[in-house]
Amino acid sequence: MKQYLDLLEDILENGVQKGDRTGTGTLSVFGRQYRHNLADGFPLLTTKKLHLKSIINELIWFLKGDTNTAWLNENGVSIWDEWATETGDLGPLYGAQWTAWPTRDGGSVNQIDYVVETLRNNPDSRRILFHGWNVEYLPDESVSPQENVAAGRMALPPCHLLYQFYVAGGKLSAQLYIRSSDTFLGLPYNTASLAVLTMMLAQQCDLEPGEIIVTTGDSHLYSNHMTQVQEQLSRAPRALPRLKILRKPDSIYDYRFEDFELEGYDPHPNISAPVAV
Ligand SMILES: Nc1nc(=O)c2c([nH]1)NC[C@@H]1CN(c3ccc(C(=O)N[C@@H](CCC(=O)O)C(=O)O)cc3)CN21
Ligand SMILES: O=c1ccn([C@H]2C[C@H](O)[C@@H](COP(=O)(O)O)O2)c(=O)[nH]1
Repeated sequence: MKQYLDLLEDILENGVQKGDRTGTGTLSVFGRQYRHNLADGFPLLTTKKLHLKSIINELIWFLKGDTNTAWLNENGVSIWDEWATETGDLGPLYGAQWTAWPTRDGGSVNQIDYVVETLRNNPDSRRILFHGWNVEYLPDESVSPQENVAAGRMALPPCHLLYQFYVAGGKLSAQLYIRSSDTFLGLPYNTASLAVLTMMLAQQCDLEPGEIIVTTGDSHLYSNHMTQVQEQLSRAPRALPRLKILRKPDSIYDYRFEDFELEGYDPHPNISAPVAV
């Protein structure tokens, strides 16, 4: 993932100091993009160890339409705990909008079903996308995530918000727009998650995985991640691992963490960093 290391360098070199909602302070650039061909391996960083279980289980949780941390916690994932209420609720974020976008008549639209059906029946369509930015449910920035949830709003507005798919020559490619990207902690997760989702959709729709393209808006490094970034840049990248899917589940909603096997992952050790809340 040289592209990722190049982005870290780019932010260090060209970033401007910006304040932010969390009060931490960032170095930030606007509008960046990198791409990765999935035939070249699974895009999991090798310059620090990543917890693939958190990444895959978070994706499965989104696809379940679940917005409570209980299932994540039962499955060893704690990355959403800081934003949840005492009962684990996060409000109608990602999973809710992906699978049950509310409609005027009190019903809902499953955007993931639409993507799967369109990939199968009309792969040339230029409308194969889903997104999470449902303005009616965005949080009020002047109150806490927990107060927003109590008011029926999302704890946090979506960061990875627009997923578009493209089929050519039997290959499925995907582009993700991330409006705000915590480049040290969040982006490695978002990149690997996009790759897993693309592989799952390709399998369900009898396509081969193609390229993933990640486009970031406010691309920032938090001021308390700088020594970690330097440590990461001092490390030599290693060969990318391969991710295998061991069976073909009945639908996009039936994947389990045990269905995936990561081969040849030999990363440098994890680098811990505080998450800005
Ligand atoms: N500031 C911030 N950055 C994010 O990336 C982020 C948010 N907030 N809020 C919502 C979600 C939660 N996400 C997170 C939260 C924590 C880690 C994190 O601390 N990762 C550690 C390992 C932690 C673990 O596996 O339990 C890492 O080293 O990658 C990653 C993504 C992504 N999102
Ligand atoms: O999937 C995710 C979720 C969140 N982030 C980061 C991006 C920002 O650092 C914060 C969100 O704060 P805002 O003030 O709402 O932009 O979380 C991410 O990188 N990836």
